[in-house]
Amino acid sequence: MLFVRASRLLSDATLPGRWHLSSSCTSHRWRCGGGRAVQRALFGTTSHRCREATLDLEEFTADRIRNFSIIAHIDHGKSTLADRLLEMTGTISTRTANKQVLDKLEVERERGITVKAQTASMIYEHNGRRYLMNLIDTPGHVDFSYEVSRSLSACQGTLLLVDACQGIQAQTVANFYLAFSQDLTIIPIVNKIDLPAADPERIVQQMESAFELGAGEALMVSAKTGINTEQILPAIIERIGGPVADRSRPLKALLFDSWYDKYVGVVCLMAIKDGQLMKGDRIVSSHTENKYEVMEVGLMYPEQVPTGALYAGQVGYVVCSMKNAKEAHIGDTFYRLKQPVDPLPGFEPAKSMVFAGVYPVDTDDFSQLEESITKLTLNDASVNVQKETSLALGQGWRIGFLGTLHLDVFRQRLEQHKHACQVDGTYHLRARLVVEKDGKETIVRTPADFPSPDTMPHQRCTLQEPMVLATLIFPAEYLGPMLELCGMRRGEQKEYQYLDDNHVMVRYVLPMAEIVTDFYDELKSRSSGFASFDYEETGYQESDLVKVTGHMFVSSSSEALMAGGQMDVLLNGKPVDALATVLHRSQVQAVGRDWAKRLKNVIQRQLFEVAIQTAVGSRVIARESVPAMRKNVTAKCYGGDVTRKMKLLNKQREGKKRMKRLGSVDLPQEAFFTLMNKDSASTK
Ligand SMILES: Nc1nc2c(ncn2[C@@H]2O[C@H](COP(=O)(O)OP(=O)(O)OP(=O)(O)O)[C@@H](O)[C@H]2O)c(=O)[nH]1
Repeated sequence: MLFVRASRLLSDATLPGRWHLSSSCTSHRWRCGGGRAVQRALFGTTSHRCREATLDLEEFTADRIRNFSIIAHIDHGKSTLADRLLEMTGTISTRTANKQVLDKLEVERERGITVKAQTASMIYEHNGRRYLMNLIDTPGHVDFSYEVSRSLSACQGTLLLVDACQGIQAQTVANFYLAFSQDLTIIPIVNKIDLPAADPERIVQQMESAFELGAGEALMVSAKTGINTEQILPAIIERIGGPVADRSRPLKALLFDSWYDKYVGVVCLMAIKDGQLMKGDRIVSSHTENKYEVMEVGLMYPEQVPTGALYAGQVGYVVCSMKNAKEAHIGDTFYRLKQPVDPLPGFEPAKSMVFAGVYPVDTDDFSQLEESITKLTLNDASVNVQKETSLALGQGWRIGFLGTLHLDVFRQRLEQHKHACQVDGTYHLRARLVVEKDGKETIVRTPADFPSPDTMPHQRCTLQEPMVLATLIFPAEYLGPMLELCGMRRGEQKEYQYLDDNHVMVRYVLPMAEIVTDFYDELKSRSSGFASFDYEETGYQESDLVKVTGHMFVSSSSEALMAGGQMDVLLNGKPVDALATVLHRSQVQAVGRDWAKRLKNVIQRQLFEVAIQTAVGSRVIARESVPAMRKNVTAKCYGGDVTRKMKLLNKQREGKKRMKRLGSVDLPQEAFFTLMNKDSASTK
């Protein structure tokens, strides 16, 4: 118990990133000594300092190594199966109270999703030979498919896990294609066969029709109760081959993941393709040509255990003299000093698809918030940060994310740092502006980057938006509502297939802007929760995008216009540059009307009438008005003298006219955030 509590303490203390002492330390307490482990957990020293805990990996030649991953739809039991395999090989204890060893980030445990891929190694004996089994975990959510493909590149095979009740889901299909395109051996596994509603035969039939897998290939297991799980490791050894690797050749190591450890600096996960990597070696990055000294190498077992050396075919962590996480380029090849090799094909860097503004609520918090953002991004190279100054909101950052869940997770992690910050809900999708004349491309990250309508025709440029290939799987009775939804969201059908008698799979090309907001909620409500959905990016397509802006006028009457009555929406006296969005032309009317209504609700009544307009260029698309506050100026005027009353009313009228000319409407910052965050449906 003490141990679990201690490791929790540490997990809180070492955020962000991976914490090094999970409760699983109990498993190799025999190696480090229980007392020492508790001490480390309490006082924050990390496992790499546990020098006596070493393993010798020399005996594991390529034919005795298996690098594999588990891919599955969310909640199909990937983490439970990973824990079971670690338990079966004695890597973690069966008594370990806080399971899900691989889900190490606090948000992952809280939300039950995997964000960052993790790795854990096991040693397993089969037919009298010891094998080194490296399990490379993959995240479960669509936003992190970049992590999935990266992790798969270090594997030779994968376990494709499907829930025996739910059957194949969209994410199963998307992950299958990722694994298939990388030529991995796929072992189909039907999980949760212990549940009363399980129907494994139907699931096997689905797998056969969707993936053309052979009838006898699937294993039927229950990761939770352990039924048939003893068949899995032998199947991995027999069906998935060892890596192609040659120990006698010069070192060639692929960096496929990295994170920042506050004690040792950058920790890299590397797959050794050829040669061997020893403590004390001098290595060079092919990408930057920087030289490093290897301070420590080891195995994730399941946390860091030094081994002194890693050999061809193995996967392990490397601590070298790398101080800055930005130096660790995922997909980089490392070689030994003076023994250069041809670099392995790298990975495309992750592209931010959703941009959001982050501002401190209190400007005094700026530097603290900056520090936290820097810390969080050290462990998440896919986040893209740029400083930004908004006239209305002050200094802040424009941060690019892989998707909206990624944004949400980042926001939650910032909150765990106890920061009062505001993430403005007006996230914008990466649109692309291509100027035809010289083929130059500009990324439109905020509405401010959007070309003005006057310059567009002269420059002869096109606007493009990002597209996705979406996979939807649902019971056949929901076919109508599903096709209708995809049609409404500007989708183009690419594939249509029955998986079994009752389940349909459709694939659509859709604009990403249509799916990142409420598509998923709409899909779930139209299918009573039965539809599943996943997508992958498919590049850009030309699109009729326009910029919508919000304005306020003192009134729309000719009188006000004559008085030069146009005003911008002001936030604390400054124009609201952020009150604009980029949309497809077909949505402009609905969104413009919704915006005007919501603006009306947050603007306080003034002494003069305020007209709110949303416009595309100079064309007004919606209008609302906030009536003027009335003050009875004649209240104090008793008696029946009409001329006196008229005089007072005329004076008031004159005063209001002047105010219209000079007046400004202030919107408090909080109201602005409420306005923007209340409903993201219109802010794509
Ligand atoms: N009855 C039963 N429940 C299971 C089995 N395997 C997993 N579960 C349960 O299914 C739920 C989801 O399991 P996880 O292992 O967290 O699923 P996951 O695929 O790792 O989820 P993500 O990390 O979000 O992708 C948990 O409540 C598990 O206890 C099984 O074999 N039988």
